[in-house]
Amino acid sequence: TEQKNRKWSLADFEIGKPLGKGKFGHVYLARERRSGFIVALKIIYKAELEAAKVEKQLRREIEIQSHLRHPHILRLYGYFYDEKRVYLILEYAPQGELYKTLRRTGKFEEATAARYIRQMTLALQYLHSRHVIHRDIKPENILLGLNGEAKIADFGWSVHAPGTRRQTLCGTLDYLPPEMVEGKEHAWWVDLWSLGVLAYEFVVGAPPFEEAAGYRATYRRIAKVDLKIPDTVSPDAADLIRKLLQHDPEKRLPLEKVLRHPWIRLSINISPT
Ligand SMILES: Clc1cnc2c(Nc3ccc(N4CCOCC4)cc3)nc(-c3cccnc3)cn12
Repeated sequence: TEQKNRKWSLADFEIGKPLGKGKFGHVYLARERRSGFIVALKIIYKAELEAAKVEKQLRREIEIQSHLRHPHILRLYGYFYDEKRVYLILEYAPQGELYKTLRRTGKFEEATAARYIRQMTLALQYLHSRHVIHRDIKPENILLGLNGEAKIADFGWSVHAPGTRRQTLCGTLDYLPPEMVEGKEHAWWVDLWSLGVLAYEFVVGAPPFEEAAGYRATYRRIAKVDLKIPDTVSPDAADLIRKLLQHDPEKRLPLEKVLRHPWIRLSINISPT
């Protein structure tokens, strides 16, 4: 039942096992006492938010994600807070983090990878139709639903288009497109670039511009689009990756064309494992 406007509190929930530790807090399995509805409760310490100066980002994340309804986007049902913590009431993703599956198997079979890319493309189409840019599409931000379907989570970096980044970039550069590492104005096409990086990482097992040498070396490889696709990757997959990892944003394959690409069409026939 849509109780979206009601005032939630911790007393409404029975806290279950910890699901994992996110950037700013822990996620627990929880059951809403009245309905028995299972959710994931993300508990974030305000002190940590203030220290990292990301309160505004969290407010935006809540504002954006709470209004989104899509099978490949993790639902945010509501939130509440007490003097020390903020609590996000999120959809429970029963098969956990896609990132862990990827690291365990090394890389995905191409049909599996294509199915996930198709699901992420559908989610991005929905976001862009709502003028939302995610800006942080990577395996760590994808969770797996009941039938192993991919769901974008963590809207911490999403903005209403067009955006310019005010927060300094932290964490991996690997997924950022040239215009973002160059701090230029960017729009929805940054997600097209990240979709290409995601496709590459799914079929190869590592991101395309990763540099052991570190930050500056990665930056240079991104800016030059220094892309080497191993010949273990099928021609169809390589073709889609090349069409997304274009330095010039206008040359990146639009989402509509991604859905019609031969590599993606391949994935429609294969039923989910
Ligand atoms: Cl938000 C949100 C909604 N659902 C989840 C979830 N679900 C989930 C399901 C199942 C398993 N297990 C499946 C059997 O093997 C053991 C793990 C883990 C997490 N995990 C996280 C999370 C966050 C950070 C680190 N690690 C996991 C956040 N979530």
